Amino acid sequence: MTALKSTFLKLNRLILFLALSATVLTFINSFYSNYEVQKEQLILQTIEVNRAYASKLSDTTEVFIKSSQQQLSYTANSLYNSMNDDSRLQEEANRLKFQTDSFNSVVISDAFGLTHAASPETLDLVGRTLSSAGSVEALEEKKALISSPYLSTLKNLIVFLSAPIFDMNGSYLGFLGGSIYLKSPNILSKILGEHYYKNGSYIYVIDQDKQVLYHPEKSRIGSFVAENNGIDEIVANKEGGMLLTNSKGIDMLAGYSTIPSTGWVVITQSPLESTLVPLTGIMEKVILRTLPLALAVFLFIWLFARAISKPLQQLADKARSLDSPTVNEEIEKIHSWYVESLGLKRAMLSGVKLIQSQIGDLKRDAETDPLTGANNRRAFQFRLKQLTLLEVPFSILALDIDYFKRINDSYGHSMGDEVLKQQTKILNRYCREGDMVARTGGEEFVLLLKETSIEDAFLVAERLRIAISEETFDVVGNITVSIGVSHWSISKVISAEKTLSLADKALYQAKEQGRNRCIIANGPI
Ligand SMILES: Nc1nc2c(ncn2[C@@H]2O[C@H](COP(=O)(O)OP(=O)(O)OP(=O)(O)O)[C@@H](O)[C@H]2O)c(=O)[nH]1
Repeated sequence: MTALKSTFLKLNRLILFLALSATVLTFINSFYSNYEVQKEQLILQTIEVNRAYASKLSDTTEVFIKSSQQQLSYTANSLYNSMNDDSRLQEEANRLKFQTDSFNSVVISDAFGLTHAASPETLDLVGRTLSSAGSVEALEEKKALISSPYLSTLKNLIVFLSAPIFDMNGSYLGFLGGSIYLKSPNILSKILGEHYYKNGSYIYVIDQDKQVLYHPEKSRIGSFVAENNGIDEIVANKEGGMLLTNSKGIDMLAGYSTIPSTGWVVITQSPLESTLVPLTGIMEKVILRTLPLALAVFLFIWLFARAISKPLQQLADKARSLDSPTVNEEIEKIHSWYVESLGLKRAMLSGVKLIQSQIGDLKRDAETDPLTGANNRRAFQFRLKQLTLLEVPFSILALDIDYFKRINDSYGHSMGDEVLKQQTKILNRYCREGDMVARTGGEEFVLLLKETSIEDAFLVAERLRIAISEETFDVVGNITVSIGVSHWSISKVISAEKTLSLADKALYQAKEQGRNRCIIANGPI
């Protein structure tokens, strides 16, 4: 019983554990999926925003470069007949420098690289032959150029835009050049610096050699980008976005776009960490919205699981009291609402019926004489004990067929059996409710008469003796019986066993006195 109870408790806990773990797992799973989806959305969104930003800035820079080149070309075309007029050249250089704000400095050199005009004039380049990379390239190529970054004659890191000057016959006269000083405030920093925004995001520009042309950290300008796992892909593609780790080892969400005329790449990037900051708030909202549903689901699973276990528990309880006479009805009452428990209930009911009928058969077999169907000695003694314990008075008729041996001898043993059976039927006719007929020996029977006085018992014995003597038995004909009568009540000091032996004694006397008679036992009856 204890073992079953503890098993049931374990089952109950198991159900609770199952309900709880199913809910928690579902909750975690949904939270995790939600987190991952939101994170991916935020990342993709940020990369796209950065890409669009980089594209916009690259367009703006492209427009600026194109217009700067046009200004240089236009002015260069107007200088074909002024190459000997240094003051005119100086005027044009100043105009370009100060009107347009496109360049940090402007120079006009002849076909030999000798500088005729330079603005601002403080540069002190007039009269000097330029030998910087941009000047040399302009003299050699004799066409409109945008140089790679290089160190100028005055040791500035510059990008040099130039336009050739030709005379009417197409002879090369020199070039007009504008420099952008990468490390000083310049038009690039004006365009890009305006868009520098907070939360760790920043913009920078590199050329195809991965040299930094613009960066919010001035010290980085002119350096080459290394240890940046995405930079090769960025340089190779024209436009796009990606997650990369920058040179400081920080994960960045980058959008990039290439400026068509220069091949420079504008990169806008935001730290992954700051991008994901809003995720905490989002996930808090997700938890708050999901939690009530998760609790409801938990409650539902728990109650449902309890409802599943209830009929099992009740059936198990009944299985422990199968000997109860009302167990069948109790099992019938159990609400087995699903197929498996119904099957179990039906199996238990048929099992109980089978056990009960087998118990009934065994009980009958244990208490019945198989030949006559009368009770046997064991049942009779049990009944005696019952009545004495309950203090119910009774009388005993001990009955024996006279000369039964002769019947057997004359008609055979089986005919003797038939006589015993027929006689049992007669005895049963004298039984009332609570009385008992029992076969206590070969041809010895007893009749127990409940709440019957010795006088009444004697009258019954006489009537019985006469009835048997008047009965015609098959083949055998008439027989007689001798009967000894005794009585027990609580007022007597004798036991039930003694009462039986007194009846036997009286029977013996009846035999001795010639048989076919009834005798009341002597003694304290
Ligand atoms: N047919 C049959 N005979 C039985 C059975 N049990 C006992 N007997 C016989 O009953 C007979 C009893 O004989 P006895 O005890 O000598 O007594 P009796 O012949 O009846 O003579 P009295 O009792 O003295 O009148 C025996 O022959 C037993 O074999 C039984 O179950 N069936």
